[in-house]
Amino acid sequence: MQLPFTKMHGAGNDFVVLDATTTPFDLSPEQLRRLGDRRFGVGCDQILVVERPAPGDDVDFRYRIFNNDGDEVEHCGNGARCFLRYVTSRGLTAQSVVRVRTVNAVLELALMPDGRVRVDMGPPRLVPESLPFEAGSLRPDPRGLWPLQLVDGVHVDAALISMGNPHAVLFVDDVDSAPVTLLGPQVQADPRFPQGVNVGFLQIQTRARARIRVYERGAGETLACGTGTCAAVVAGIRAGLLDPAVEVQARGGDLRIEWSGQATDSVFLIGPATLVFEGTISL
Ligand SMILES: N[C@H](CCC[C@H](N)C(=O)O)C(=O)O
Repeated sequence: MQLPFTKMHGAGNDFVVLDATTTPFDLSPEQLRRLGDRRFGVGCDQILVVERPAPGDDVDFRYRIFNNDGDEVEHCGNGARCFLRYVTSRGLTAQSVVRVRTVNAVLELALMPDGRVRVDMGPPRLVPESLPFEAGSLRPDPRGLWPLQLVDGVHVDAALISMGNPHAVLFVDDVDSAPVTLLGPQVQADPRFPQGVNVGFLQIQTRARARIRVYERGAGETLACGTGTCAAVVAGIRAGLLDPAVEVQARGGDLRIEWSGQATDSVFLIGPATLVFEGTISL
């Protein structure tokens, strides 16, 4: 099969985008893993699929996300920005604001005058069951952090937040020296995350500036993670360490997160979305 695709990235988090608005999407997990393979395929962190909405569904598109391990997931914030850039640049919509349905949310995506994209990510989910996390008798400490005893006797204190997908957030003094590729898999190995977890490492510089690295579920460390950055800023605001608008430096670029601090209010993710190249792959 000859499959046309578009390669994109949002702050270095890279994607293969597939247009399934006219032909139904039917790739197997193995074909998705091939697409995502940086040696034997195109290579990306996630595959994004653009679909028309189901009949009668009051949204403009359906937005599906697959990690490069082939598993379908609930959300991808950097991908949402690229989704809007894609559908507007290819004439699939004439709107500058579109609403898209993911597996568990409706997101509103808006082109900004400066060329960035603003995503209404919906409100954070702040109860551990929403990740899911099986807390059992464990309770958070007074800071709202969960004391996790991991394999190999390693202990971490993490904020547990869902943005529709699961996140564990650790506060660190310096992201560059944080043991991301060691601790990330160790947190992910915790059986109390039955559907896995994305592991974020947040360095707070001022009340309005931070740095982040994320070891993602199903993709490993990426150069940026939109939902992970949202979850981390929510954790920082809830801890009283951040203001409602924060500029966050990820390894692949800069993101802006806005959240009032009210649990029912949406988190907003603002950042770039870049088209890199078009291609065709034989699958
Ligand atoms: N690895 C994530 C999906 C991609 C999220 C990330 N790339 C973003 O920009 O939000 C998960 O399994 O939940």
